[in-house]
Amino acid sequence: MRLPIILINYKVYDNSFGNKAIELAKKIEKISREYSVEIILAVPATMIYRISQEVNLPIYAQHVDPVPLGAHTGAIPPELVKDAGAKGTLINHSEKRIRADEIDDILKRIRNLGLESVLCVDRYELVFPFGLLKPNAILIEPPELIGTGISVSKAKPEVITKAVDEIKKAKGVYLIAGAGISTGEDVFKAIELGAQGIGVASAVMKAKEPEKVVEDFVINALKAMGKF
Ligand SMILES: O=C[C@H](O)COP(=O)(O)O
Repeated sequence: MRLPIILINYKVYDNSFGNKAIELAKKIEKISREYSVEIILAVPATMIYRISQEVNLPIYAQHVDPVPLGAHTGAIPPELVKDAGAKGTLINHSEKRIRADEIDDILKRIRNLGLESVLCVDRYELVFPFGLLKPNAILIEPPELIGTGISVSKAKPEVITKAVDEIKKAKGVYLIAGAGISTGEDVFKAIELGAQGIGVASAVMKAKEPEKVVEDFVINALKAMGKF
């Protein structure tokens, strides 16, 4: 992973699949090249193969099922997303929780497959204990702000600063902040508060011109890190 971490979660909007999803990925790839910034796309499982064939960006799954290979109809365990072309996966997103006792095992399995992991938490108290499980990064998102357009950076800056204090104790795990991030200023603030990147969905996926939003976010992330 390279800093700043910009993670765009496609979720399942009407442009998250099919050709629209690929067109968007290509526009984002252009920005990634232009600014030499890594942009992670967490895409629906059905799109991992197609998008990873079309663009040179780290493609993540949005979730993997913590079940072993075998008789589990409909399940998508980590081996399958790797085979489809994923470089990593989100785990335990607020919209797709897994049980706390499954997290350690699934992270080990993801790591053994050579995949990256971004583990989501909803409060700073979980950052240190989950950080000890050594995901590549923790994404902290107060669930009540997700999709609201009211950013964690502005509405709950203390969530970021406390999470930053906690992640330092875990050592070697990045901290990303998300929920409601809508403007370049939100991105700048999140990084200024100590996050090493941002996670975003609706501000990009619902935008008329998503590439402009992504470019603005990238510029602000670079500025906040003193790289622009
Ligand atoms: O994974 C990303 C988040 O859930 C953020 O969603 P949002 O940007 O729509 O608030």
